[in-house]
Amino acid sequence: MSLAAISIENVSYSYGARRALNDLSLQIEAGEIFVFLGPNGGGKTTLFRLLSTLAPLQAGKIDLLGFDLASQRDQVRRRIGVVFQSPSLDKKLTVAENMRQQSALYGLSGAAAREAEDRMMRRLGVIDRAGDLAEQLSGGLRRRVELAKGMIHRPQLLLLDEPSTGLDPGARSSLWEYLQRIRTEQGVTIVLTTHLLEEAEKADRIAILDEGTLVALDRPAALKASVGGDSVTITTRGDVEALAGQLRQIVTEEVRVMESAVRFESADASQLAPRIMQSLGDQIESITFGKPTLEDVFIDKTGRQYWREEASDGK
Ligand SMILES: Nc1ncnc2c1ncn2[C@@H]1O[C@H](COP(=O)(O)OP(=O)(O)OP(=O)(O)O)[C@@H](O)[C@H]1O
Repeated sequence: MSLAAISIENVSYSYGARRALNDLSLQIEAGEIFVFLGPNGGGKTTLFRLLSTLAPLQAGKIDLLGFDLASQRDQVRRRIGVVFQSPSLDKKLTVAENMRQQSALYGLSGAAAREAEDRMMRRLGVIDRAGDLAEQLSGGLRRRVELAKGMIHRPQLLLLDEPSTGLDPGARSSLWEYLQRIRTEQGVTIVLTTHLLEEAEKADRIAILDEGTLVALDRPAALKASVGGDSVTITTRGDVEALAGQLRQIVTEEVRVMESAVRFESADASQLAPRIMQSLGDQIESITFGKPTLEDVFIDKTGRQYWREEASDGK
């Protein structure tokens, strides 16, 4: 058995004529917290459905924990925990009853069941709410109970689809604390999907998916370092294309027109600023310098803005 917790080789997936995943290959190491990041439609949910054995493989090969996903589905299912995007708690049951349902599903009963339920409720910090109805909990606490449920059979691999959806920033950061605790205390490999850039920052490694294609794969810091230099964003009340044209006369870097701004990356942005202001000051509404972010990485790899018209959550 290799060290990789997940090995994905040349995986493609289509819905009729629509290609959702395009020849994806990558490996996720045991013990990693790994994030699949991408804008809506990137292919994250499709990949999640494949990894969690909900959708059959159409092309390519996936090994999970050393088992072949296509031919050893039952072995895989016993060893993974899955937390879906849509809430999975029975709101009319207490936290403890929800846990009991889950342990029964995995064939646990008696003292062994109680021990497993208590252990996970304690680990996820919800033991003091065991007697409360699920509907009485905040969104963040419910998500933690879902995590506790997903871990009850001691999986080696935990898959989470957009776990932060609907959580406020405080609950998000506490969720991450618990994920890190589970990884450290139980050595679990954690794989999650998100469209939130600031959430992906917390991962050990990130795979960026855009329109079903892997456009980048590395540690967050390495991805940002790959952009090179500072990013400069200039907005104008006038014509953004005209501004870009004039800017290209001044800088040698590649100037990109985003929806309502002009952007480029430069190793010596601070030197360029006075020249830009001198030549184009009357057209500039704002000029922003920043260290590269994951958003810059996405723009760099795809030439497109990360947040498009439906952009909302987390921004
Ligand atoms: N059941 C389906 N039938 C047809 N096309 C689908 C179906 N599910 C997804 N798609 C298409 O496949 C592509 C990838 O979708 P997917 O849901 O995997 O992306 P995603 O990154 O999870 O996006 P989102 O965050 O919006 O769910 C999109 O173009 C989407 O429209």
